[in-house]
Amino acid sequence: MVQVAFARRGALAFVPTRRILTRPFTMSLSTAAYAREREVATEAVLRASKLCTRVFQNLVSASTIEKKDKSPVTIADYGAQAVVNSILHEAFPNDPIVGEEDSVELRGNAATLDKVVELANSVLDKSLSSSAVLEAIDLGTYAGGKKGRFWTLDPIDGTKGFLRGEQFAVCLALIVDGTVQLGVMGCPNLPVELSKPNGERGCLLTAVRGGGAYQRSFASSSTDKRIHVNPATSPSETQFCESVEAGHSSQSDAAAIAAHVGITRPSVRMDSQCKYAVVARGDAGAYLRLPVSATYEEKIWDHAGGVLLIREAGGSVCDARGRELDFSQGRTLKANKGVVATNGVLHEQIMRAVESVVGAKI
Ligand SMILES: Nc1ncnc2c1ncn2[C@@H]1O[C@H](COP(=O)(O)O)[C@@H](OP(=O)(O)O)[C@H]1O
Ligand SMILES: [Mg+2]
Ligand SMILES: [Mg+2]
Ligand SMILES: [Mg+2]
Repeated sequence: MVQVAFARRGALAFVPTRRILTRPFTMSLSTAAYAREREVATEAVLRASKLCTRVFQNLVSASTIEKKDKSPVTIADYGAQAVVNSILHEAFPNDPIVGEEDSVELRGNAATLDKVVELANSVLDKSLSSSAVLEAIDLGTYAGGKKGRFWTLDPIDGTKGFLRGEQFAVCLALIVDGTVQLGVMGCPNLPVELSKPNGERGCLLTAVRGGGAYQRSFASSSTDKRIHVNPATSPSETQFCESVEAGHSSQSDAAAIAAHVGITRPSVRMDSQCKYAVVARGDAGAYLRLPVSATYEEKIWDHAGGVLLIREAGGSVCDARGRELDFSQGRTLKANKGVVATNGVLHEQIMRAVESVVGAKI
């Protein structure tokens, strides 16, 4: 910190006033503030991403079991949660974790548990016992809330996309006193450039509050590149992205909103928080998540990292009523309905259309 502050003071003496407010100064300060967290989270997300890819290649058809809420959960969801929680717990033993999965169903299924243990150990530098894996998974039962610091983890966001061999993401974020400070997302199937679907795949996206948003490819020699939202000033220059699953977001309302603002290109349909990534790096102008059910509460692990990515890439995010997303309400975003994430420039225009299409029903 001393070095950063000194470098900043030194730089200030030589730059014209207009440049004092440019981003690199804030970037180095904030990045330094969460440097260790970022390093550990990156390591955890990359190891969990490797585990997921391994599962898909070898085991996916044989190993899906059904949770009580009927959503598919695979050995990869459990394995990834065990790996990330175990790495986080070793580095930050006092930090609680809000994770999507728990071990309840796994405890009654010895054959599946054996596979999860073997998988977790295949990407860790240590060998966890079955009970240590169950304990690691259950480190994710924290309730969240307004005060203090905690992590939130979605070991596989977009499990349905994962099972289809499409997009999914390992999503980890750090929340301090209700504010998202760090987001790290591993997207093993996401093309590094969306315009080159047959090119290199596997992206790591990182954002630190006040420090910008970055992407690098999974290739070990890759370095972080700063990403920015699309500069489009007219909706017709861009397109929306939305969930593949019509049960997770209203595709008919999104089509009506697109027509309202004059978007003619079809929406990009993609599973998981990869949607936040493609808006943050400028591939789409906005991500719409429009409530289908009156009672569904969005989960904090489905949004925390993605929201920070959008803001740090220069975009704007709110819920479908125009409210700030509130990550201090516990495990869900119970004070919010839906999500609208845009490139910022188009935010007001898109929100006016959202209000006119869904305002009366949410
Ligand atoms: N009725 C509903 N409305 C909105 N989101 C829902 C939903 N039912 C499940 N989800 C969430 O949608 C997430 C996937 O989002 P998307 O459709 O954008 O890929 C799921 O995450 P998991 O796949 O981690 O369970 C799950 O938390
Ligand atoms: Mg799930
Ligand atoms: Mg999810
Ligand atoms: Mg999940």
